[in-house]
Amino acid sequence: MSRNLRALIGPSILNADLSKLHEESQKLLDNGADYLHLDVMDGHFVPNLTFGHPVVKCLRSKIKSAFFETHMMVSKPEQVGVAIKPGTPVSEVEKYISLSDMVLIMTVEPGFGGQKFMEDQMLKVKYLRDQYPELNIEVDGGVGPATIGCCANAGANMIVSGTAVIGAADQAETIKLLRKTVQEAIYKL
Ligand SMILES: O=C(CO)[C@H](O)[C@H](O)COP(=O)(O)O
Repeated sequence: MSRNLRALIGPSILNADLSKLHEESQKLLDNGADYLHLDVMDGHFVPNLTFGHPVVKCLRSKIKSAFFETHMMVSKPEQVGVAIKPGTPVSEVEKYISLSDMVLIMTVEPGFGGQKFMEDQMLKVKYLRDQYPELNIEVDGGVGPATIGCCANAGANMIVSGTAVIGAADQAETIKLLRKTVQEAIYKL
């Protein structure tokens, strides 16, 4: 069992009714969300983000993530994650792992919710989990009860889920199911 990994479920509020952001966010937290995922920028809007070690270092020193501050490692509030789109090889993100607290493997093309989960992206997750047993690995896109098993077995421990959680008849049960599936997989790592 991995000693430090936690199963964390972060509903994407991109899929919520944004005119009621406060209520929707509170409802998700009340229903057991560990954190809320907010897309600040997507590939559609920032197709060529220039990226490199200086950027990661700068983010690490300047950005405070509201999520991490309030919901995760309170003793270490400043956290930086690196995300890659489906077409980007995992080697691109690996360069930044020593400077990052989390890696996000996008499982759809960034832009909007409700897209089909790309199972082939699990190869990246599996590779990273094998190489970095304690790394926070997040997946985002098309993740719900039907696809959580793939994500969990590949080694993802942070789960962003939009449509499947926001639109669920029972949000609390859905969040619980996602977390349980991930927790059981982490236990076997
Ligand atoms: O980053 C995203 C898309 O760019 C979002 O997090 C998206 O809202 C996920 O939604 P779904 O679970 O419906 O795929």
